[in-house]
Amino acid sequence: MEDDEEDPPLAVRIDETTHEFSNSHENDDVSVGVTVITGFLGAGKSTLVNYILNGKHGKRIAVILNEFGEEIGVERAMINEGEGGALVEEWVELANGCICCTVKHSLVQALEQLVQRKERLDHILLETTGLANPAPLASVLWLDDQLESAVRLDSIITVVDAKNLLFQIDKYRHLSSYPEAIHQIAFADVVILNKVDLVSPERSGDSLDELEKEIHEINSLAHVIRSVRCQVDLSEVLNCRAYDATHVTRLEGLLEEHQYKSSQNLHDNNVRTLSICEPLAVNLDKVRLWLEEILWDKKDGMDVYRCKGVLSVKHSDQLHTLQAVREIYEIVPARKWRTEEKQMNKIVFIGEFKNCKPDEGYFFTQLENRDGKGQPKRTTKSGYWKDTGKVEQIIWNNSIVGFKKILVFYEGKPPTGTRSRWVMHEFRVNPSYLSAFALDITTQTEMENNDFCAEIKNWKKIHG
Ligand SMILES: Nc1nc2c(ncn2[C@@H]2O[C@H](COP(=O)(O)OP(=O)(O)OP(=O)(O)O)[C@@H](O)[C@H]2O)c(=O)[nH]1
Repeated sequence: MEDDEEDPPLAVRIDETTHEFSNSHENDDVSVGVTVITGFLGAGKSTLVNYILNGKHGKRIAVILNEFGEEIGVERAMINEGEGGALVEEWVELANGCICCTVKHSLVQALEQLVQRKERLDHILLETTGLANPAPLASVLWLDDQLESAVRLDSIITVVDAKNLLFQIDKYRHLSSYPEAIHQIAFADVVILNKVDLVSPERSGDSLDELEKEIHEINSLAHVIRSVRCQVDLSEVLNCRAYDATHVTRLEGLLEEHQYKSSQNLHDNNVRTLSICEPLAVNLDKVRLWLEEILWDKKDGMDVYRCKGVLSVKHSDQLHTLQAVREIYEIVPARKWRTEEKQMNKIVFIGEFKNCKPDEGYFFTQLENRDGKGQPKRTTKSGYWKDTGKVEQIIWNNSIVGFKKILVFYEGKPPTGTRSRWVMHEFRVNPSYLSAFALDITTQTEMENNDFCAEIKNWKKIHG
């Protein structure tokens, strides 16, 4: 928190009869949802907490401020007492150490105690420090046996500062390790693109679109919400059920949207999203082996942070959902496939894929030959190729396998060259798709999916 004025107010009246949003699962679920709020220093995490506490939601919400660091052993918890009640401060005792590593179990116990002490606690917000990597929290809160009945991880919300995001992202390119700002986006279920009032008004449309694109390059599954002072629709940030394998509709919606948000740029060595979208049913045991090689053994330099998917499983009429955070994964039958539905496997991975870089180049210029923005330079001795700005998607088998651009040749030096009559169609493989194939080529004997493998081979003949 920046100063005391930013602290949540000590007395908040909540009108129990006012429900601006509702969730159909609330009645049949006794566990208390935990929303982890992350974001870089000063992005607006406390502003969001304040906004939620003051919202008309009729919920009793506990806030845990996680000032974790080596020297901190206690957590400050604030509980909004509900109708007519005050906001009560409590201390949640944690052993010394960083929550990411040594005090995980203390956190679990502290949360359980909190839930048991307070009857009818509806939700918990866990605000982390700006330097925290949410991965260990996600793993511990999601599938901890002790927690199963008491609390559940609802979602990870990352607040980013629209003014500084590009600077923070640009810094990490070409590095082999990433700042926490990148991890926070990679693990987010919802990204609040905050402080949009500070982006220059003349260019705000373009710039904000560009920022959203950058966020989706890292994590195309994240739902991005633009905001000023974190004033967002509360139904988009509370009760998201992002880790609930049985909450299929939301997951399917995300995967559907993802098809149209595939990463188009392939930066060196970065955190990004890869997807697989294939129609033929898979053998569940073999998918498990394949996943374990990727998630546990980090096969071929793949380091998966987060994974979501739906599977069409052989000899089963059930749509299966897949969720993974780091090495923990879960595949469950969620519901029956509907007769009118096309059965598909859709899996999205977010993480680092170091060895999945396609061998890609352009006419007259190597991919390494980039300009300041990471785009390939298309200059030649006598002039340069300039793209006309229109990018067409190349769709094959329901997936975006590539992109087509029209380039025009200009004689002379940019930007004052003279337009010639030469035109070139530039075809690029979608790196996300290519890498997905790279993942599957390694497992083609495992997947027992002959047509799919044949397609990979055909595809390789064309592009390999
Ligand atoms: N202009 C502008 N300022 C904002 C916005 N949101 C938050 N702020 C201000 O940004 C500053 C930081 O906000 P906080 O909510 O304290 O950020 P934080 O992420 O909790 O900060 P740390 O706890 O230090 O990491 C405060 O002065 C806020 O008033 C916004 O949308 N626009």
